[in-house]
Amino acid sequence: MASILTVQGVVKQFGAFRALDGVDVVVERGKVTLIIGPNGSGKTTLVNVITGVYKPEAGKIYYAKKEEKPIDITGWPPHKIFEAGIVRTFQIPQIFQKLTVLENLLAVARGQRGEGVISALFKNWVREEEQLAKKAFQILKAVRLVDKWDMPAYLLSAGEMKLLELARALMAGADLIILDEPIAGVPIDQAHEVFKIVRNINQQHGITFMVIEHRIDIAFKYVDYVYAMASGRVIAKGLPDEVANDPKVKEVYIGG
Ligand SMILES: Nc1ncnc2c1ncn2[C@@H]1O[C@H](COP(=O)(O)OP(=O)(O)OP(=O)(O)O)[C@@H](O)[C@H]1O
Repeated sequence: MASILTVQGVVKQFGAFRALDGVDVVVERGKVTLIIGPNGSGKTTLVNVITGVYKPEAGKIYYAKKEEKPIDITGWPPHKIFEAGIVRTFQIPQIFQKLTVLENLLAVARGQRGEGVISALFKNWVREEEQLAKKAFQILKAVRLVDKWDMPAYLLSAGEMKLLELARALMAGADLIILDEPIAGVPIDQAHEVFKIVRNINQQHGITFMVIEHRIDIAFKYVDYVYAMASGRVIAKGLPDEVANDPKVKEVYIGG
């Protein structure tokens, strides 16, 4: 199986403090890869380095779009990484609260095609708009939000807001979606629902996922591979069962 993302020896410092201290992670195409680790272990910093928010002091990041050869994206600016197909979601959903669910999706698509006053004058604008709406409805079906298409986003539940963020990533044409704590603050039933939807989208649409999550009791049931981090390093990797039983992982989670 080919990798879609390869993080090699990445170091990220904040002053003298090493938040990432030589991190190696491989995300396989078509899989769901989970990154776990206690607070402050460097998970979000890793996402920020991958998505271009921070430049690493050392190491490389390679990304292989679709079936293309891997390219070095180290230090690329965030918009270029987004355009290349790596799209992230946030711990606190970054959605437009006052817009409806559908408008939230259309806003992503419009932003992408660089709409301006001029483009609105073209004849094919209406047709294009219809196609975008069709695509948006298909995505809303996939994330099970289609019944709420005209609801303002602020009325959604915590789990639904996470799903709307996921829908926006799909609307943006993501190839690799990075979910930062997709079930933080989500009640248990909905949390399972979020992961089931992620799994469906992964299997039916071939989207690759890298997921950061603390609630490992739930997340482990739905992922293919796990990396465990502590103090800016990868301390274990493997299948969910292997990582769950790794003594180093037990040590950092429950003190042995
Ligand atoms: N911009 C920054 N400036 C200084 N230190 C930072 C910065 N961002 C993160 N850190 C530090 O780097 C370390 C790793 O933080 P990070 O947010 O990546 O951890 P995390 O594993 O995502 O934690 P959590 O699970 O709580 O989100 C922490 O000690 C944090 O305080």
